[in-house]
Amino acid sequence: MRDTIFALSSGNPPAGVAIVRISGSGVRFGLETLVGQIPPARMATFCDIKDKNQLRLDRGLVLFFPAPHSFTGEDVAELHIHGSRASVAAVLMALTDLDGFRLAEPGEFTRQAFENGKLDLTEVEGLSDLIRAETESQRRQALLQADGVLRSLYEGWARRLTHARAMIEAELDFSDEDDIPGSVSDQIWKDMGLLLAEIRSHLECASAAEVVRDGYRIALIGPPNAGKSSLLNYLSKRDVAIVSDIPGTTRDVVEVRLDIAGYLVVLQDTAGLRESSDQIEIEGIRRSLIAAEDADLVLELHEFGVPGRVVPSGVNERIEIVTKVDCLDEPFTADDAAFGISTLTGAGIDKLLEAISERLENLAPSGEMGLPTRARHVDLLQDCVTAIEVAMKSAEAPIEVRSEYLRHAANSMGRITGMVDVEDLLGVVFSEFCVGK
Ligand SMILES: Nc1nc2c(ncn2[C@@H]2O[C@H](COP(=O)(O)OP(=O)(O)OP(=O)(O)O)[C@@H](O)[C@H]2O)c(=O)[nH]1
Ligand SMILES: [K+]
Ligand SMILES: [Mg+2]
Repeated sequence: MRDTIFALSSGNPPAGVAIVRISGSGVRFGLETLVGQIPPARMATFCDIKDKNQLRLDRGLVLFFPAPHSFTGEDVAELHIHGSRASVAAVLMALTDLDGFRLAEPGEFTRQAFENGKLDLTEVEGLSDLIRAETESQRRQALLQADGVLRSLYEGWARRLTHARAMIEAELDFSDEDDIPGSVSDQIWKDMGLLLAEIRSHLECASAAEVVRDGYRIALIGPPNAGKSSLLNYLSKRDVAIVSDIPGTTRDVVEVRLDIAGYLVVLQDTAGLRESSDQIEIEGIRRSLIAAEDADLVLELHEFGVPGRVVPSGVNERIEIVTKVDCLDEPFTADDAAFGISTLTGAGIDKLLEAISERLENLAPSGEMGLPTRARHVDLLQDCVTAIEVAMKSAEAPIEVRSEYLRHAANSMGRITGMVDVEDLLGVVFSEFCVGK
């Protein structure tokens, strides 16, 4: 018999309420022992919670979700207790004392749900992203995926591939008879052509989805004393990086995570670019250049009249910014550069943030579309595209061979949702979870 698992599923104590979740075939026994009854299904019931020696530990709401109508698909119970360290520890200890009960591994409840067919792998990943979501765009994207938007898209595509193979094989079986019209075959390859176009346009959105999930990288680049660290501190509203009037203050890349317009932005402050003979500064500058290359957007900062050293080619987008405009005798005008800012007075920073927000909002297609959010999805979709392309191009090949390519394509699709052969992937997918989920 499998172990019955339990864990604190709510956040770290102390808190107003803590939720201890239990899942597995021992749940009824556990409830009888700890609360002296099995509460009616899905009805919050106020109970005393006792250990197996009838010592009262706490009182709280108890919920029972009989299998299979539960998150994991097993019998599940939730104990809503007081959220103190001591209450939680006492209840967890009482559960440990029950035969066949043990603390859940990270992600183990979700793994039971996957194994019982409650969730597919993309929904599992969506749930993991939802639990970690820091910004509105991450929450929206993760919720769509947890709700099964990608699952139904990929399952629909897999069904079309399977249908095409079934038609091809039917044609094969009846190939000596005259009554199989050639148009069936035409129809199949026409649909495969449409499918290919759909998967390709879905893949085009992958980088937008990745930016939403992992953050939009902005690097602050420019000569020493341009005011890069001052801008980082201003935008993060914290004293993160050292600011001084000594050129060459920043050596390491300093990174902060910001929420701009509901998007996660990873903002990087870097060492000022200049010729140097100092080994540490040279290394810092090397890191600045790497940050510039890896960034989605580079902010090129320089004081008025000081040329901003040009960022190396290969950088996607850049915005030139004149800093310390409070020091100018004449008011800064748009003719001088697109943006003029002062971290002393705050001038121009709203306008800069607006420009960044606009770029972020243009990233992702609007609407309730599911996007491929992980390299795993992209790799398998690309395998699928290649297999369909080969099947379509091999018009001269025996029909069995073409059908085999389509089987390969359907297989790749099935690996995304976890319908086929994914034992090797499970460790990776579930390792993202915390205990209690
Ligand atoms: N008046 C004025 N001074 C500023 C402004 N921004 C930065 N400074 C000053 O300029 C000097 C350099 O600022 P930093 O933020 O350290 O410049 P940096 O680009 O990070 O310099 P390095 O790390 O050495 O490359 C400091 O003395 C800041 O106080 C501004 O908007 N107005
Ligand atoms: K400085
Ligand atoms: Mg600095």
